[in-house]
Amino acid sequence: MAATRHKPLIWLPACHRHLDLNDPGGYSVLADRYALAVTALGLQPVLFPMAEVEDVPCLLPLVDGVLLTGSPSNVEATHFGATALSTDLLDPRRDKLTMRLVRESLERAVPIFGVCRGLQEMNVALGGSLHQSLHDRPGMLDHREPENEPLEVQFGERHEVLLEPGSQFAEWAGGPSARVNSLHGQGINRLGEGLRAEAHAPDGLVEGVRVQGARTFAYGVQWHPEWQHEQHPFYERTLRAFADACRAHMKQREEA
Ligand SMILES: N[C@@H](CCC(=O)NCCCC(=O)O)C(=O)O
Repeated sequence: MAATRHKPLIWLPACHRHLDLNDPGGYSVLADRYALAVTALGLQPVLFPMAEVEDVPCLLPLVDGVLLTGSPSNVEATHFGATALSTDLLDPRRDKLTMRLVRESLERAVPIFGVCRGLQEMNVALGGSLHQSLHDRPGMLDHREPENEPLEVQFGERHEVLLEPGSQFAEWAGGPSARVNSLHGQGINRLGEGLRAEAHAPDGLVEGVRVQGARTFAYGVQWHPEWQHEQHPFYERTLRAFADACRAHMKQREEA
């Protein structure tokens, strides 16, 4: 008898980190915050540790959605034709994997949602570029979290985003603007091909994008909707829309 799957599987690419533990080789990590949000939506998070670019065509057909999480590491500037800063914490394995994963998810109409670094990866994978240090740019807000404060403060609402009228973002927010958290130093400079900017910070930074012409859910946000999403209707509605698209994808696969 064939086994029945009850939950859509969501691929969350791991981050490679050198943790303060005894193995100098490092660790593949996923913050529980993302895995818990995915689970609360009735989806099953899956990790493919050490997955390489070449594995994407085999692994992607096994899942119903891709969630590109945030990470303290920066997208390496060489991916958008610039030089990495000497202060950059990097994750070349994840960069390499997600560049392909973004393009292939869109080609295969697998729902994709980019959060923070994930939004930046979507932008770079589609040929866009990033500002490397927003806080050093005149006229820009400091979008970084207050590092030495408790997590509640770091993830607290920090600024408004202005939402394009008629966009899904405006619908999820129930109005033309919303307040969001902010924990990043990089940010979108040149917009990637096919991306439409639908949410902006007060300093003009692109904070929410939709992939135009995508055949499924394909959005990225610079803020963190996974943080206490149950208490934040805008975050919750955004995540639920992603989950609905993943469920629709699973249904299609089962019927195929
Ligand atoms: N390093 C990049 C991306 C920032 C980012 O994703 N922050 C999230 C940190 C918390 C987490 O791990 O989820 C930048 O600074 O722009």
